[in-house]
Amino acid sequence: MGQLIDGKAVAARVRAEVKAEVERLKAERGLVPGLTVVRVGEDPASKIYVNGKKKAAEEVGFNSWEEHPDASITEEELLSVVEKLNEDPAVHGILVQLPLPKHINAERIISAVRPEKDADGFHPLNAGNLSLGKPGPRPCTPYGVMRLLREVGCNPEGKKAVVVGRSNIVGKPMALLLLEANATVTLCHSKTPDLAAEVAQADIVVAAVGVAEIIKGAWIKPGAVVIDVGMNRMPDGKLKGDVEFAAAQERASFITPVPGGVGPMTIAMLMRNTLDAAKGRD
Ligand SMILES: NC(=O)C1=CN([C@@H]2O[C@H](COP(=O)(O)OP(=O)(O)OC[C@H]3O[C@@H](n4cnc5c(N)ncnc54)[C@H](OP(=O)(O)O)[C@@H]3O)[C@@H](O)[C@H]2O)C=CC1
Ligand SMILES: Nc1nc(=O)c2c([nH]1)NC[C@@H]1CN(c3ccc(C(=O)N[C@@H](CCC(=O)O)C(=O)O)cc3)C=[N+]21
Repeated sequence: MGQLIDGKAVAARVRAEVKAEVERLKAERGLVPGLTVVRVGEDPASKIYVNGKKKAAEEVGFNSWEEHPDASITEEELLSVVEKLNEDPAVHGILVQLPLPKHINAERIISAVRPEKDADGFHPLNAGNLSLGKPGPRPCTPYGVMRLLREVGCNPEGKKAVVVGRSNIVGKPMALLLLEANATVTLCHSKTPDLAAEVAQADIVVAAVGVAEIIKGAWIKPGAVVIDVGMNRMPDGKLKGDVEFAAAQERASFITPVPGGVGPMTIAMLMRNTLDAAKGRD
């Protein structure tokens, strides 16, 4: 039976590392990293995430702010909010919470964030740097997954990794990070004809689809490492992942739970990206 990967515990360790560096930065350079989250309108899921981020930012010793405009804000007005944060020297990291209301072009807003302050790693320049293997902020969720793999002693080099889901914020950057770590990567999506056959080949499976239990336990290759990014809210209010957990655990060597797996890592890596932005990258 596969061992649980305790994302909560690893995330706490990442935050402790960030906190120690923040203290050093304060002592040596009188610098306190600052993070602003922009949350447009009311979205219950976003609120949970933003609150988690605020708590983490406080814990590591950042200055943390929230901009919370009404859902009726225009695109131009939101652009000027971003512009103001771009110009604010106390703000080292900016995160514009997605999804944005439909009348706002999210791509335009993401592109307006100064790349050096892009705490999410979503700016086209940073996405380009990732694909070129150049340094820069990495999208927090896949970045957190890489850290989890390292924590359980799973080196992707030479392994076959299957990523299910190709979004710009999770699946695609996940595939690139695994490739950078020398895995042989297959990226699956809704047009993949035989998902079961692909998953069955994988030493590392990362599920980022958004469909509860779409990845069946019986597909998992014995001994595989299974990472479940999916967060699906059930009618009873409980969260479920994209993996059929109990059956997959029977076959996996390591597996992440939902909740308590990847989610807390996303927030921890956001702290890491903001700290690195404050330190200044070269
Ligand atoms: N834990 C965390 O920190 C985070 C969790 N999430 C969760 O991860 C999940 C994915 O999020 P996100 O990437 O934003 O989602 P998107 O909806 O943007 O992307 C979903 C992807 O899954 C693919 N897909 C959909 N149906 C199938 C199918 N039947 N078979 C194979 N592939 C399929 C889509 O394919 P196609 O491209 O062809 O449409 C798409 O590439 C969600 O549950 C989300 O809540 C997201 C961010 C952070
Ligand atoms: N610009 C932007 N950046 C993001 O990184 C971003 C975003 N927008 N929009 C939404 C998604 C989703 N996301 C989550 C992160 C952590 C948890 C998390 O901490 N989850 C807990 C459970 C929380 C609960 O119980 O509901 C866990 O998995 O243990 C959830 C969701 C970040 N996202």
